[in-house]
Amino acid sequence: MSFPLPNSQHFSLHDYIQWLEGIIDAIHDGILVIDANGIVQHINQEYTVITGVSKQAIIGKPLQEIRPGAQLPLTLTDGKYRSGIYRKEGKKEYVVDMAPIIHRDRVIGAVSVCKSVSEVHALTKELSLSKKRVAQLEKAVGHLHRANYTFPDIVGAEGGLKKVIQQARKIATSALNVLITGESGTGKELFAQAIHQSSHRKNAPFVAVNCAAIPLHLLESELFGYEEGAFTHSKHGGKMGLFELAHTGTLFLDEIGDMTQDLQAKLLRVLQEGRIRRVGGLEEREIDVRVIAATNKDLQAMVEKKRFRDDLYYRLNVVHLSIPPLRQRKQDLAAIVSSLIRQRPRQAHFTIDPEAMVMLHQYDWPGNIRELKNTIDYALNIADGETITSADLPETLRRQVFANPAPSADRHLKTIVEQAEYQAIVTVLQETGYDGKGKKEAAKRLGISLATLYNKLSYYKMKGDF
Ligand SMILES: Nc1ncnc2c1ncn2[C@@H]1O[C@H](COP(=O)(O)OP(=O)(O)OP(=O)(O)O)[C@@H](O)[C@H]1O
Repeated sequence: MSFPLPNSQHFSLHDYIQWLEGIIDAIHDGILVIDANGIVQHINQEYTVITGVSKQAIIGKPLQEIRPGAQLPLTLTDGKYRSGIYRKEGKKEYVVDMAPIIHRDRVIGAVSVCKSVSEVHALTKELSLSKKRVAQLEKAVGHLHRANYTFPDIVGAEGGLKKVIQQARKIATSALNVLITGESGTGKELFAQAIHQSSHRKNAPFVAVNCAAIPLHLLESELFGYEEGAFTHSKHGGKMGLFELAHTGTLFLDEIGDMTQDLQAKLLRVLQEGRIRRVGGLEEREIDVRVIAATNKDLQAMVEKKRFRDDLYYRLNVVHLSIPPLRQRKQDLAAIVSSLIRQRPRQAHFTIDPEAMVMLHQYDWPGNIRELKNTIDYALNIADGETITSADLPETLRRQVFANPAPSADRHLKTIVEQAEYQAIVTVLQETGYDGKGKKEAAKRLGISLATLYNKLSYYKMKGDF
């Protein structure tokens, strides 16, 4: 064996021994060496720390004399390795490994390597505390990053969402990336959660990030994490990014159209290579994440205008789910409204009257289901009784319904006449009120009997598709 000796020409045997002693002293375990006669030749500083025996007390003396019961001399006779031998001297407890020193097939000494048990105990305790803490944090993170919705929670499976739900169910179990497009509030995140919950990743995190809500200069470090010192005010120890957090699960990138070109390039690299590098770091980490992206922008048009990378677009757009706006699937309105009412524990038994329902049909719903949800919440809160009436609907909605009845693609004369009639009835009712007295007055003004008015209202309630 050869050692790298500094300036070996001027290196005496004494220097050489000191060099080796320096190495042995640097070891964090206690080391004791005896010669073939059982005389202690060397101990390192850690040996003194662990056993409490000083160099002066032991060097040059027979080990057996100073440490009665020591097993190291046995190693001299049988040449065997021993490990994990427990020793206790006073209050000091330690575990020892022993090995013979063999030269030309002869045992010329033995070495014992010891570790303090109290240190092992302390480390074990620390490790088990850390493990508990990690488990607690994992649970907390799991709760934060969990998908709550499944396909049965999506209302419209038998109506306007039939096709898109079927398509989503089909690809849920695959590993394919998905692009979900649709206006704001149409349920893009709901679909993403349902896909995650139907996949084999359902017990892993579902991490949602709104790319438009995070300042552009922070988005990269949020997604990929950063190393300590990556920039001023970076956290001690660095920070894990959302990709790492979503490892083995799903990352939902909402408003992907708002990502800068620079970040688009980095995202593409991650999707291609399945590895991320934290900002300011060198190490690459493997990640297994399914990406579901969503946007309410026309991403294809952005690609054509070179505002969105085409290669990234094709990577994300492996499966494309297009969620129609609520105004194009008003047949789902009644079911969504009743589902929204049922979700309110204290008001789950409330109903909605026909006029109010007709008015919901008339409205255009630019904010889609989110707006409908807010509308129903509002109405439930201000309703006097247990029935939502049109008077409980937000003023802005009512005003818009009267000002711009929703355009209809249906140009049949019967439909146009019915729409006009319906508009006339609702307009008068707005002025007279929807209670019994108001309806009586409305019938009078419209020149019809009260019974005809009631008949027409129940007809339009049943029809409910203007
Ligand atoms: N078909 C549906 N059935 C039941 N609830 C729905 C449906 N679609 C949407 N919702 C509810 O409407 C709200 C808005 O949905 P979501 O956040 O998924 O929309 P989004 O398209 O992701 O919106 P944005 O683009 O603004 O992020 C949520 O509370 C969601 O649960």
